[in-house]
Amino acid sequence: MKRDWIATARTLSDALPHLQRYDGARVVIKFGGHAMGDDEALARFARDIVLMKQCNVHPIVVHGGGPQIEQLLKRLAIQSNFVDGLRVTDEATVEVVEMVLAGRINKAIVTALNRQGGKAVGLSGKDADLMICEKTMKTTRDPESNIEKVLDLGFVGTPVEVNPGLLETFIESDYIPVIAPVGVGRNGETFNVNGDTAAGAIAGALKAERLLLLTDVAGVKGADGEVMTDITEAQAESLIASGVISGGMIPKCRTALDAIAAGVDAVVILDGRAPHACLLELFTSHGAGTLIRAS
Ligand SMILES: Nc1ncnc2c1ncn2[C@@H]1O[C@H](COP(=O)(O)OP(=O)(O)O)[C@@H](O)[C@H]1O
Ligand SMILES: CC(=O)N[C@@H](CCC(=O)OP(=O)(O)O)C(=O)O
Repeated sequence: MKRDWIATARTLSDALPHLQRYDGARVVIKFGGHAMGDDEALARFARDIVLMKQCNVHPIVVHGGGPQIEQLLKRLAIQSNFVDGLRVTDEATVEVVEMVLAGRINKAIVTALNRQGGKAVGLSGKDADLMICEKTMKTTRDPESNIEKVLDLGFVGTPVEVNPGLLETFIESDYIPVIAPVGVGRNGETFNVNGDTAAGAIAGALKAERLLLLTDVAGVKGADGEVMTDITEAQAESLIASGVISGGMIPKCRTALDAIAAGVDAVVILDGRAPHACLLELFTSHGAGTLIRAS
């Protein structure tokens, strides 16, 4: 523990200009299910988030929990399928999703933050109508007949209105909001929202200075397999078009581009399992991961 602090202090000795730059800034942090790791990794993440708040940088945590939802669905013998990275969510599944995300995971993160001296408050998109959603519509074109079909993903939601008033209250106080990506429909339905999408929508509504998407790779890799430190919107589009960015990295980059269009200064995709990933990104000159900014 002592060694850990000495290393952090050395890093932080270079941090003053960065601390000044982010003084009072809003930083939305998406903590993915794969990035969460074990209890020790969660405690390390929590320590860094609390330190950030103590430095007057305002963290807003939006979490995922895909692997943890998967575990409980398996135990309950409920089958689950994905379309374009989104979980097809029937009535039984959405009940489990809300239980896992707004229950177990949300409270585990809140508890970890509070054990490190923070004042964390757990919310979902239902609280104070934070994230109002509509059913996500996906279409696919049959290659033979060229007819467009609508795919029914069930209770998968797209945020259409974010009401950040409650978050503003927390941001201006000592509280750290921790948000589960569960949205509410205009008729009170429960919607399952992809964690990256939820984080992007919230960051956009808050006009956050930074959106940090924590995942299980060091950043966005280019055609040569090396992590790129910096890409523009145009480069991200071209890497998606050429297939270099694929799978789960596509919705992450799309979220980044949408968030920038909504007014977020820049988005960083980085490895949430790496020690002090968030602090290194914000408070050092070399940063961490891949920074995506407007072209
Ligand atoms: N160009 C790329 N650079 C980095 N990762 C990529 C790239 N293309 C595809 N990926 C994949 O995207 C994954 C991250 O997406 P995902 O598994 O959905 O993350 P999370 O569960 O953290 O939301 C990486 O583990 C990697 O396998
Ligand atoms: C619609 C949809 O797919 N929702 C996600 C919500 C959790 C999530 O996004 O978790 P990660 O960030 O850990 O992947 C799901 O059901 O898995």
